[in-house]
Amino acid sequence: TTTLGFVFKEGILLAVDSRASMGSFLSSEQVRKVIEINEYLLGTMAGGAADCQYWLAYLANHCRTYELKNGSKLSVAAASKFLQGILIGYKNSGLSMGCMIAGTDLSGQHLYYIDNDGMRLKGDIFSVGSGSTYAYDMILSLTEAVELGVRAIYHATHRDTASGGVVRVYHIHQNGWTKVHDGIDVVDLHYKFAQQKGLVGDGDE
Ligand SMILES: C#CCCCC(=O)N[C@@H](Cc1ccccc1)C(=O)N[C@@H](CC(C)C)B(O)O
Repeated sequence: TTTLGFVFKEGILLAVDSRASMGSFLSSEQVRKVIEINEYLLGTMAGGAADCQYWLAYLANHCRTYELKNGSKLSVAAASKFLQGILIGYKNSGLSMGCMIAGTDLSGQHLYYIDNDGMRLKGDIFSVGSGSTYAYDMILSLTEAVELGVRAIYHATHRDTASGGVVRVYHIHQNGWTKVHDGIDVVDLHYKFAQQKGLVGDGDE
């Protein structure tokens, strides 16, 4: 299984595969690994098919019951906390589950990771399942990652009066770390990006 979830400008994206396997036997290519808990909550499945299916259905039931009793919806945090509580209760009993709970509530969009160890993390990007390392590879190449880092810091320095000067970039990898940029002047970046955006004129934009 490969499941991926990440926060981006317009909200949260979930992407998953559909294979179920048992050793080398492929038991299904049609699995729905994104569970539609309700119209504002989604869950992803990795690990034991039955474990994930059963407990995410149980979570969906809990969410609906809560809504009917209280006339309001569970937050993403609360729904993921409920699932974590179940998995902690069954810790070391053999459940195999690596799930994401993602959705929107009164405080916005949120993404959580929960697993059978009882771990629960809030985050901006998770990839879960046997194929997750390959998914992470695809997220950004080094060049794209550096470019994103530089642009993000430049953007902040352009808006935040307390940020400025030069951009320094480091890449952490298997052999330690490498200094990618020791100081790109944000003013130079401004004109570079302005030119790329086709903003002509005296550059005072
Ligand atoms: C259909 C069917 C049989 C499914 C058996 C079954 O749970 N396979 C598991 C792998 C596994 C896990 C724990 C024990 C044994 C076998 C599987 O395919 N998991 C995928 C996700 C689920 C939701 C489909 B993925 O994580 O690879």
